Amino acid sequence: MFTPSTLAVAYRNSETHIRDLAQRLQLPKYRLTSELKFVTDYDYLLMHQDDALVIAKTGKGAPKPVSVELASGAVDHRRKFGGGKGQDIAKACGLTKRQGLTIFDATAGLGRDAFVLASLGCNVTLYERVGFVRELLCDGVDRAKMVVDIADIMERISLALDTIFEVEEEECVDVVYLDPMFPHNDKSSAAVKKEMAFFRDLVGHDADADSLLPKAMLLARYRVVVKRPKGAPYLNGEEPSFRLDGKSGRFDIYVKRSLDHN
Ligand SMILES: C[S@@+](CC[C@H](N)C(=O)[O-])C[C@H]1O[C@@H](n2cnc3c(N)ncnc32)[C@H](O)[C@@H]1O
Repeated sequence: MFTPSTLAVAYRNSETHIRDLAQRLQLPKYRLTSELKFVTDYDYLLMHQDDALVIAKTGKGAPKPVSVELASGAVDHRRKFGGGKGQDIAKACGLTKRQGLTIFDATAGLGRDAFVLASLGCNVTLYERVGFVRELLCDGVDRAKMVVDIADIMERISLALDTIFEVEEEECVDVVYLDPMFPHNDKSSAAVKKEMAFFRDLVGHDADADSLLPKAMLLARYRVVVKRPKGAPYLNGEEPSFRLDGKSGRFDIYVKRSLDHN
């Protein structure tokens, strides 16, 4: 679970918005200019770098800071060359069967999966419960909205303030997508990218992930899609209607109703 004692907010004197962020998230704060010496009391800092909100690990040999980048890097590369609706995530959500699906991404994280789905024509609402991750997401979404190239995609993305547990059954959507954190074994942890280590350190694993499935089943009109690492047990111990197995992970699909129905 999230351990705020290892995270602080760093800001320069003029960066009042970051200072406000510290207050909002109830995190300790430091002015980088005069109090740099205290920075290493914390494992991670939330700070501004090149106009982006980033999370940075402190100390020697720390990996590159992480931010939400939807208009460049790996996410952009995947949009252009990732295989479109041929990707397993698209097949799992049923994008080959129906256009313009509405989707709740109930475990949004850094928004990469949500962006793939929106770039393939879905209208996606993002839910993220950890405050600092939601702030990174909000910052990344705001910056991506300024990029003309992907303006149409960004119009299909919205960020909620709560979690799906606050959503009423009447507000259902076509598909609910779940990708909770799973405790990796040593073998698979080698594959976890260095820069994503903060997720493991700070967010931990989502021990209550099982409870997402029954709620998602109430909110989905057609299906619930669960992304799982290879070898992980079924969420909530429930066998899916079918699964799509990939190299490093799989999608479990819980069908409620055929996508051919209205
Ligand atoms: C593995 S990450 C998701 C990565 C994401 N699919 C992506 O493409 O970037 C899981 C995220 O789900 C969030 N999460 C877990 N349970 C949640 C819940 N009940 N409500 C909202 N967010 C949740 C965690 O805080 C974490 O950020």
